[in-house]
Amino acid sequence: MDSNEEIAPDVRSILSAARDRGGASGTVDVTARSLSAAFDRAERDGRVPTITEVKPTSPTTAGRHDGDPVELATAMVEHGAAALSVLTEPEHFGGSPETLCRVREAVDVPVLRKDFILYEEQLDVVEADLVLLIVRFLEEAGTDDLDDLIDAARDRGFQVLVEAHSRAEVEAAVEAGAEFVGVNNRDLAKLDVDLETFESVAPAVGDDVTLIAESGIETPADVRRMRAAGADGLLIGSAIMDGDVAANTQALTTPTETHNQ
Ligand SMILES: O=C(O)c1ccccc1NCC(=O)[C@H](O)[C@H](O)COP(=O)(O)O
Repeated sequence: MDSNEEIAPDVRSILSAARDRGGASGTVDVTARSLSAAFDRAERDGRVPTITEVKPTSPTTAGRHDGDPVELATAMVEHGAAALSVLTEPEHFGGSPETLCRVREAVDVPVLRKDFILYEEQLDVVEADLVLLIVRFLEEAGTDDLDDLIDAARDRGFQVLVEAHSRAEVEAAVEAGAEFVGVNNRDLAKLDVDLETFESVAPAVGDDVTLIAESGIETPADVRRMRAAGADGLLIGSAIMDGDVAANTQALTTPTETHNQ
């Protein structure tokens, strides 16, 4: 996203809530489960390395999924998820740190804390195996710097997934030392989703970075498309949460040629 571009009102509201949310007073010390090892295990088993997201709702979701997050997460892992993403943002995504804790206790795969972290003390709200840092949001005035937050997260034992939406943002992520870079197909200025985003950005990324395609992946054909464009892994929320979570996870993590959609 062009940093001068207007951000969608929903996203402004997400940012404003993130600025108001406090942190924690202590400092967490995490023993993280390795995302690289989880992706390797999935590849060896013939599954597409996929982070599936426990996403109760969002600004672009109609209604709310009321299933028990632990049951949903367990079904995802049993049916092929290499790792999980759990929303902890309460106001716009219906998440909570407590939900993440319960899910992480119930599974043995890495769990990403999906939130909009702007300040170091917000890292200490809950333990997770990875935290998400969004380049665009950390370019906003008054937030902590991406580089400093990466260091602070790693000092606490977290792995870090840095999210970008454009070549310039990917370059910023790589320059800051990101090992895991997520390219979000969702444009936070308009909230449109376009899988071409990943296709246009991926060729600029070196092999030393684990590249994850995020958002808008709905069908086995989309999975194959993102993999063909160079995705080492995928992050999928809505298409897993809508309907039968177990069947959706199975279909999207093992997309055989017979899945022609
Ligand atoms: O999902 C939204 O509506 C949304 C709106 C505003 C900012 C961020 C948003 N989503 C964050 C995400 O990164 C997605 O939850 C994640 O990539 C999964 O996307 P999807 O598979 O399309 O549900």
